Amino acid sequence: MPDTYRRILLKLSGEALMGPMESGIDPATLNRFATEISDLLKEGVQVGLVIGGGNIFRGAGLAAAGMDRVKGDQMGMLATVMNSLAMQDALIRLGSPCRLMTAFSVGTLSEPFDRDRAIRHLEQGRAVIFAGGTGNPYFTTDSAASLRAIEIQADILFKATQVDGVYSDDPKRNPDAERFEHLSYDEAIDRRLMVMDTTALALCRENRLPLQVFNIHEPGNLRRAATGEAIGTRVE
Ligand SMILES: Nc1ncnc2c1ncn2[C@@H]1O[C@H](COP(=O)(O)OP(=O)(O)OP(=O)(O)O)[C@@H](O)[C@H]1O
Ligand SMILES: O=c1ccn([C@@H]2O[C@H](COP(=O)(O)O)[C@@H](O)[C@H]2O)c(=O)[nH]1
Repeated sequence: MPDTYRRILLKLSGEALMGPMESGIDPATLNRFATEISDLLKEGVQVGLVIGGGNIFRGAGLAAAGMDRVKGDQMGMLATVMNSLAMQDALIRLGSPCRLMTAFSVGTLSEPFDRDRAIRHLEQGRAVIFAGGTGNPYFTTDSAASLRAIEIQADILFKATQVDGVYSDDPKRNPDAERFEHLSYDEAIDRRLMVMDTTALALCRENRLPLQVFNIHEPGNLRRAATGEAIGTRVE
């Protein structure tokens, strides 16, 4: 493996875990993603992970259906813990040590988030999954991913998503949308491209954290990105 990135933060879409299903976690899809992550770890790349919760609950969706927004967001944050437990299990079964750290206490299920301990785990070759988002409502796991990436001094934030990168419009709704190969943070924010929320992008911009957005459903893409291939869209 070329010595491109020493430490990465991978934000994995919760929805991507559904695979062909309507919701929840597809075991084959989970296992494929875990295998790609495990292969990177075995090659010496330090991997921090944040997993979304959109395959289970999103606070905004629950609020639209009449629920209190804060309670809905709390359910969303718990959904990220469930996805993270599934990924931790899949990684451990593949022989890759993995620690789960949460932004709030879930008793004996995880370690409380501690930046210094997280870095120590990464240096020992363990994957670290940062679950529970930021621990606060009205945020998303994109913001949590930017925040944790900055805290652990990751070289880059990878947003592994459902589409090939950042487009001029939502490619799932607009077939004429065009993909950008390169964008500045300002362009991504000003054009409201919706691939990451503004808070997350602003954090990346203020801390000069490069971001690469690519399709996780394409096998091998994680390794390609980790070896510096220009796949998807780079925002910096
Ligand atoms: N300009 C755009 N460029 C690319 N994708 C866009 C754009 N606008 C909207 N999208 C949509 O953003 C979605 C991002 O998906 P993803 O599942 O990664 O979202 P998420 O909210 O970060 O994760 P989760 O599924 O965990 O909630 C894509 O499915 C895509 O259809
Ligand atoms: O810091 C955070 C992170 C997440 N949430 C809630 O969880 C869901 C799932 O996260 P996604 O990023 O949408 O996958 C999110 O919709 C929020 O409801 C949160 O409140 N705070």
